[in-house]
Amino acid sequence: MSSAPKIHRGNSVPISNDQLAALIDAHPKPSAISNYSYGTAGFRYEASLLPCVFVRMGIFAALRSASLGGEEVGVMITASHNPEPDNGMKIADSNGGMLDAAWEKHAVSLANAPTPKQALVLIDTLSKYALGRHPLAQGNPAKLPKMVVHVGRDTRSHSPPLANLVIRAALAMGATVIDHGEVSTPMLHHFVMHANGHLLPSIIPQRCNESGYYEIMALSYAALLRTGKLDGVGGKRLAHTKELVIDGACGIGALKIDTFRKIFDKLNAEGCTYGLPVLCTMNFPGEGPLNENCGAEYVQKQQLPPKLYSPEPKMLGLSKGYMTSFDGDADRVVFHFEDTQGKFHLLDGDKIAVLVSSFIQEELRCIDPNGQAVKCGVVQTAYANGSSTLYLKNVVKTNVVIAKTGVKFVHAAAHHHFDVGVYFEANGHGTVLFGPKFYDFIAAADARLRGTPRNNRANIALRRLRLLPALVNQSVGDAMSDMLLVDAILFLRGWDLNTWAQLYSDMPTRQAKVKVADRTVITTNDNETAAVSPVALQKALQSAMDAMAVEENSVDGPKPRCFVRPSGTEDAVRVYAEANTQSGADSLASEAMMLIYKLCGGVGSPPQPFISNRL
Ligand SMILES: CC(=O)N[C@H]1[C@@H](OP(=O)(O)O)O[C@H](CO)[C@@H](O)[C@@H]1O
Ligand SMILES: [Mg+2]
Repeated sequence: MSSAPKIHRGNSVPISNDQLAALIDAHPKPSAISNYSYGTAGFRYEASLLPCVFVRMGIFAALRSASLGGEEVGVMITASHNPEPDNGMKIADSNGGMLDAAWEKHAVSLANAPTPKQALVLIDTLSKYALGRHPLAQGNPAKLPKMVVHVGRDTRSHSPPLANLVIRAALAMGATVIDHGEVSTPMLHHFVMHANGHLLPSIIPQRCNESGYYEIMALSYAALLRTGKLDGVGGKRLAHTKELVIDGACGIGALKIDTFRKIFDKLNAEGCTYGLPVLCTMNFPGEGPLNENCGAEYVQKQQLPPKLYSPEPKMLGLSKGYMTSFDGDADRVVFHFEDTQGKFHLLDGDKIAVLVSSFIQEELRCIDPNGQAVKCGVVQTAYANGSSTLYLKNVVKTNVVIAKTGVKFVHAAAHHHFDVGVYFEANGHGTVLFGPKFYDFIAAADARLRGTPRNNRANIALRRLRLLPALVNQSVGDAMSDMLLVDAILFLRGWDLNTWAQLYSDMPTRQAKVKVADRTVITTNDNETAAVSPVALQKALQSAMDAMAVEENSVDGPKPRCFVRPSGTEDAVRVYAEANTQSGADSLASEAMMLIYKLCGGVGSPPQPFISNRL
């Protein structure tokens, strides 16, 4: 089911400068790279360009752990939704979240040091800064501090050799390395968060390894389903929500979700009566190319069902049922289904944010009818569909904050603004963060409701809310955890995907990418809704939006919207357009693509405009 991690003990004496220089020199900076950047989600490049970064980041991760007094940190080797030839790394800080912003700058400086000698100077400064005393290198006779680095990797063929570079470098620094082998990104973050138990809220049982991860999630999910029998509202599985088909993007998620399938099959065989679904996993690694024509990125961006590479017998005839798609490192999930007319419906991160935030607010109100005790809210990005933002504000009546694209920004905003902060990027990447006031609220409710009938609504709500921090991965968005959460909410409400889809209609959208010589010529405002440079670009985009608003006569409803920004994970400029009609969104996107091509140094032949073929 899950294998134990391999624990490697590092050098017991400080490494000499010569040894350190030799380690770095063995993997010099490739000439194709002028500057490595730590994009939206870490370093991400074509795999052959990465060994230089990986050695240096092995050293860096050890230093980061030392700087935190030996708290454990993590390195995840993955390029997520990118194509198979790319790879990358994300560094997890000791709280399980993204690397601290100040240290991100140090990581970039170290990755870009032009020579081993300059890298050594940086390492020396960092280690003095980290420890407030002697540097770690230079054969310093002082005792080495505690350093622990967790390493995980996705299923790409070049991930094992790249992981070995990180491991060797961290060991050379004297760190202990806990090698988890193939795991999803959110699992690695979860292990790190749980390894530093003193940072974990007491409501969450501490489990530092893979079997503990499954145990916490499967048990809290099952316990949440069990509460469905009590409130007389939901707790029913409609025929086609009994089986859940998972498109694993031919990546790690398929392997890992299969463990839940085994756990649920066993419970079902033992006669469990509270509605566990049958999980049917498709698109395992090796069955098709990673992320290609399948997985969350493809499904969400193309708004099309995934290609199913798995052999027919595994499909159990369920391909038209209730279905989810993960991305290549299983930190994103979207849901989709075909209706009886064969029309494809996508339930993206925005729909998940609506479902989850309304559920949590409803449960909170069963205990606190005024909804005053805990501040709830949703963090979205500029990519959130305009209809979802309106629905959240007007129907769910929750607070909405728009943050920059990327988990490091949305996570920080959720943490900063709310006691219960739901964040989801439209692409399905997100989670729910519970803050100290939420835990105080649960403790106070517990004391107040003690002795009241077990099955009154407030008690049921309390039981449900108490399970959420363990079910919902508190470190980062997690496709498996989010899938179980959404499934449980649908079950408790007695909903199918269609009921959920009908909550509001998405505005038609179009997304595209344009290749330019240097995408950094485009800069944006704080929440990326407008380009700041080149100035002519935003002016022209604004005119296009205004013209579309007139054409669509959108007086009362949401206005057409279009923005562009350089991708932080791919060498391209992203275009987003939404309007009241598909042809409006297509025409805005086409115009934006052409403007980028002309004003920002487009390469290759001019982009082809979209021809609307869908209403
Ligand atoms: C439009 C879009 O989907 N952007 C994605 C993508 O970032 P870009 O900077 O847009 O390439 O990858 C990020 C990491 O997975 C994810 O956080 C983000 O939402
Ligand atoms: Mg991902």
